[in-house]
Amino acid sequence: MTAREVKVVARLRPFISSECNDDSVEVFPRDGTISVVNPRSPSERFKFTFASCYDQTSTQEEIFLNEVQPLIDHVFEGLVCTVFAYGVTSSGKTHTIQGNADQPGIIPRVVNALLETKKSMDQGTISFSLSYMEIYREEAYDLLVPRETAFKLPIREDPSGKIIVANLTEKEISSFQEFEKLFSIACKGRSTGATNLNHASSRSHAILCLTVSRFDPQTQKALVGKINLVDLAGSENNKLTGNDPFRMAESAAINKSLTVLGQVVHALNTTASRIPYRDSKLTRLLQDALGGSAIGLLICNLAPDTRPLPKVHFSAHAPSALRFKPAVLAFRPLPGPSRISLGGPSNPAPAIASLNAFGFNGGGRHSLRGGEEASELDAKVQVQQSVTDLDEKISRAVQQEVERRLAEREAQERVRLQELEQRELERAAERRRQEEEQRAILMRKHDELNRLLQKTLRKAEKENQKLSDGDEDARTTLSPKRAKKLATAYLSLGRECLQSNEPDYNAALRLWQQAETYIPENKTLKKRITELEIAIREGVPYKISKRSKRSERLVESPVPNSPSGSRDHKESRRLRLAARLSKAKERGELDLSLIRTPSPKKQSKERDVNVDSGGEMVLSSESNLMEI
Ligand SMILES: Nc1ncnc2c1ncn2[C@@H]1O[C@H](COP(=O)(O)OP(=O)(O)OP(=O)(O)O)[C@@H](O)[C@H]1O
Repeated sequence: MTAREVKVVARLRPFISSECNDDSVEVFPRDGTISVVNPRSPSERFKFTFASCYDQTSTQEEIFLNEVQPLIDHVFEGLVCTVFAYGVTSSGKTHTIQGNADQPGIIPRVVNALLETKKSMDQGTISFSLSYMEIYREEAYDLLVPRETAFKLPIREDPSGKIIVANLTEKEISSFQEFEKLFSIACKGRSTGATNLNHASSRSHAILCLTVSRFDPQTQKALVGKINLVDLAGSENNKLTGNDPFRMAESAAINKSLTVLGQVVHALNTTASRIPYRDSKLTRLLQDALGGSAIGLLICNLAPDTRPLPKVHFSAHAPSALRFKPAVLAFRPLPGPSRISLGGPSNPAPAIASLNAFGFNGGGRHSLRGGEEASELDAKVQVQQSVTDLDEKISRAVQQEVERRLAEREAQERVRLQELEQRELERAAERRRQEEEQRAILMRKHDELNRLLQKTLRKAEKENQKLSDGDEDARTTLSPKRAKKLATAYLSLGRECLQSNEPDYNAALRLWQQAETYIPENKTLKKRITELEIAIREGVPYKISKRSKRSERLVESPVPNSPSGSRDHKESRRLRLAARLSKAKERGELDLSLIRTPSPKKQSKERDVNVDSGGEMVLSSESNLMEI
């Protein structure tokens, strides 16, 4: 086999129930040809030539030993080998690549062969790893992670220009049991994922990659070989796609990737100057496995009947079916070539479609055997050409329809988004309008309160003035309630002056000084006034603290030392203390010096209780601070 060539072989699967047993497809393994009835003219037949052909009696073992086993040595030499299973749905791709418990296919046989080969070589220098992914609608998904976390994997180009799937899981395997466990879970996930994601396993390409890393002690070189085993999506005729745009898009993606694969294989086998790897994700990803020193094998699976099987789309193999029997995998001598027996007429269109995809022209003119000419030319090339043309036309029409519907959907989506945006703008405008309204109401209330405050203040001032005219100490004779009201009003106005957009420190200072005349002993106010004076003098900003709840409470507390402030409370306290004092005196326990000069420690606690010169108890005003 020369490098770059992709070997193409054909395998016809046996009839299965519900198919008519006919001779519409005939296989001639000796001369490597397949003869197919022209669906439009049953008396005519097309002939195709392959590197090898396998009839309905062929076994899994035969396919493996003849076609795949020779690749194993190349993998250990550090080469990349790829086996593709191609064909319409139900043509036997999965059977060939994967197989089942009784008839294990290429995948378990390759794993077994790798492990067997390792046993015969230096143990410590070889390791195997496995990755398994699915390409669905031109997107890659990891099959070795749970389906819930199997998101689209980014496909990137590394600095050397090689296409890689980022974050693809790669697991080491050292025994067949380990592989079987991983593979079984992956297949189960693929089948569940197929149902959940509404796509069938037969509508995606599954690529299992086994990497062999080896250190060759003789050459002192590390070798990395690979074998990709690919179960391609079914190459259905577009006519079966129906009217569902999703299915049409899916079908278009499959068609595109398979057409490009066909073109790549054809270009490689005719040593064309341009190989269209970049035209699909599948061929881009497998670029290093097609061409160059890589070795490719394409198994064209053929169904003997034209009518599609009544197969449920989402029927990936059940995991239980993937318990490969070790005995079945054991190497056995290859049986001799078998004879073919087909019978009964049928429509062979799927078989022809499969063969056409790889550049076959009736009579094997473009044989994939390195340009070898077929011995026999089929007279009905024209008919086949028209089938090909028809398929191409349908494919183009489907593509156009898909594009039209996607564009339509996009346009609808754009309109929907515009409407949403418009609604959002309207909502925002309404919110702004309501906020404005609310602000206007608050401003009105604020102005109203301000007016009331000013009015109260003016009235109080007048009253105060009247009192002052008659008596210099009139202010101190104000009722505590009135004094508190006035002080609060001045404080609020002062605060307003400080908090306005253009703070007026001098006005605020004047107002606070006014307030002080009503609460002369309020230390906090004194402190604030001093701070404000410093700020004015130094020309620095003055930051006013927020009024705390406690301060509000304090503002509401009785004004200190006012003649009538909380008289009842003071009186009852005085009486209680006098009673306690006289009792203590009676008992001879009273030490008046303790009361008059409390210890420094206790001073702060007891400072609000004093005894006047007449032995009377009075409350100090110091604790009743009004906060500003
Ligand atoms: N060589 C064969 N011998 C016996 N049975 C076969 C053979 N090839 C295929 N079959 C059977 O035919 C049926 C369809 O095969 P299979 O599922 O492998 O087709 P497929 O091409 O992979 O389909 P899909 O594209 O839907 O995945 C299965 O029941 C399978 O067991």
